[in-house]
Amino acid sequence: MSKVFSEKIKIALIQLKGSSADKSANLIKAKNLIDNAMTREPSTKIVVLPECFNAPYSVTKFRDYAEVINSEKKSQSVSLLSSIAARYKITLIGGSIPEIDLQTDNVYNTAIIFNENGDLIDKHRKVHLFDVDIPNGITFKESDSLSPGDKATTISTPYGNIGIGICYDMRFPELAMISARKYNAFAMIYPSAFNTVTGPMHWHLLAKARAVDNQMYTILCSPARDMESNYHAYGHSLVCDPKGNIISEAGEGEETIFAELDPKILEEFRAGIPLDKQRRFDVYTDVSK
Ligand SMILES: NC(=O)CCC(=O)C(=O)O
Repeated sequence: MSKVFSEKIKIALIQLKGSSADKSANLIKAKNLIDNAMTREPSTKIVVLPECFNAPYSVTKFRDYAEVINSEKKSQSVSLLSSIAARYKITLIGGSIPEIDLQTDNVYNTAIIFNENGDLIDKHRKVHLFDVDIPNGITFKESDSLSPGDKATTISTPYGNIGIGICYDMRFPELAMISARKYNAFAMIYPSAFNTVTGPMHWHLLAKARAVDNQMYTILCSPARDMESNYHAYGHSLVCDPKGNIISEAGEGEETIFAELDPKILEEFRAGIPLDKQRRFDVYTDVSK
């Protein structure tokens, strides 16, 4: 079983308005906002960017912006985020970016994750594609241009394990359960981009549900709302503690929020309500197996 952190750790969520057509400008904006965050709170250990932070969130655009992601030959985005992570010695959950696999020609919505040396330690390809059709609400079909990932992702950090999902992935409790139960993750981080239709309905509810189900921190990082873009992100990036309390939340505009993750809360709550010892695998299947 992996260790869980022993001291409070500070996390920063960068809610940036970055979905312009100019990828370089989006990347520079992300860099400047991380620089600002690290100047304001230099003890920050984990920084999170939103879903599709370097490109417009649009099924007709993903392929145009897609980069090859690997640690040997660094793409524009990987290169920049790697240098930021190394400079500040942080774990950087570099939001998600469109990725192309040149062997299959498939395009993915992929989260890229760096350690404090700037190494690309893992990537998570969005497993559940956002295909919805809500009458008088929103129609969106990521599968028109994206392929789904095929694995659950849990990363190892100096503070313990963290599960990673992307946005719509949070509606499927299994990924969080696998990270929490199989890998003892203390947090689930979802770079996200809910919208003004589904955000008010389910954003807070889903954060609380994943946190309480698994007795872990749930962290959602959204882009800022931009009413001039085609997709109106909900905003409201937040950190939910294992008890289901929202301990930090942004508004709708461009904003960086901070929170402290406290190991005591995790331990006390898991000890007080010992779900871990009370599961009934004689009645249902253990998803962590
Ligand atoms: N980018 C997304 O996956 C959006 C998910 C969403 O809005 C939802 O309601 O789920």
